[in-house]
Amino acid sequence: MPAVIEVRHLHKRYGTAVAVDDVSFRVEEGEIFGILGPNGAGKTTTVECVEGLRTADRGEIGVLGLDPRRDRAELTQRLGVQLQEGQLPGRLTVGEALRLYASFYRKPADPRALLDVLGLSGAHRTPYGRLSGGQKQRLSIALALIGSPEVAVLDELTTGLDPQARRDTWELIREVRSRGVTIVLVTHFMEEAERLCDRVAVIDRGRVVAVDSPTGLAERVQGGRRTQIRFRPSTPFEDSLLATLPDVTAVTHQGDLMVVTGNADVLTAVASVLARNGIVAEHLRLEQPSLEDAFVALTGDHAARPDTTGGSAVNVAP
Ligand SMILES: Nc1ncnc2c1ncn2[C@@H]1O[C@H](COP(=O)(O)OP(=O)(O)OP(=O)(O)O)[C@@H](O)[C@H]1O
Repeated sequence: MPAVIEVRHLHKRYGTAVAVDDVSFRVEEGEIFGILGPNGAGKTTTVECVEGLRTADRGEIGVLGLDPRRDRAELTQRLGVQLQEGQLPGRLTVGEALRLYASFYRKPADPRALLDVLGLSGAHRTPYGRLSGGQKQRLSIALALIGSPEVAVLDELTTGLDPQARRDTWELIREVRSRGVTIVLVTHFMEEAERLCDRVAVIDRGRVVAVDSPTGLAERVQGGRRTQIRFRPSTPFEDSLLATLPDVTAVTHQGDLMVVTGNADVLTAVASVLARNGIVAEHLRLEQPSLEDAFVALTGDHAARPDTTGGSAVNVAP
């Protein structure tokens, strides 16, 4: 099946500054595809070329089988793009904005239904200039979806939103995807990429350094060996009981804590041995490689790290 978006060897410079050096990726139908990278990595330039807003210096781009520059009129009907803040007049109301945008499309969605889904019904008559940050963000998503697009490109989807509004927006995007829309998400937020995206392209200094699922990226970077369990055994036992398990690569001690390192299945293996020997793992904590670890390994120290929220440790038992 042809990809919904195919980008091959994209190159774009502004004057002498290279913004996009060599970017290639494919986005498959129905996926949420993330583009993650530090400031200035070339993410926005890349998606603007995909949207047909900029002309690449070199490379090929196909979106739904169309050429974004040559077939721009047709593509506009089928690709939804999120507006950046400040692109609407302050006095235009939410309802007016949606009706105006609906008039641009052959098969617009029902504005009222869309407002309902986005929790904006109450703000129908509110002028854009008086909306809260979260409401503006939701309106920009509504405008990206009003043309019933097959693909939506969302750039900085949740920037400026509080944690609850961010979570609500993620839920909304999952819902949009479940209706068959393919989504490209440009993001700074590691957690957003980790929770929402099926696959992520990590872009650094104008190049794609990796494309994989968030878990795949984390495991690839860590060689799949860095899952760690820490616990205090209810009774002492020989390290060899666990060290000989095929899923375990190391057993060490930190004070009265036992630290067992292994592959992704290490927890199951260790838990069953402990259970068979009547040992209880107290204060059990599981740490798995995260997308943040992968990001740091892939981009090195030069990159300003995208924002992270919280660590990767998961408490699995009291
Ligand atoms: N219109 C422009 N003229 C000149 N240089 C530009 C222009 N737009 C972007 N750049 C430069 O190109 C590089 C890539 O920018 P781009 O906005 O694509 O990166 P980004 O990954 O989206 O960054 P951010 O996350 O900060 O938005 C940066 O160095 C930026 O300063």
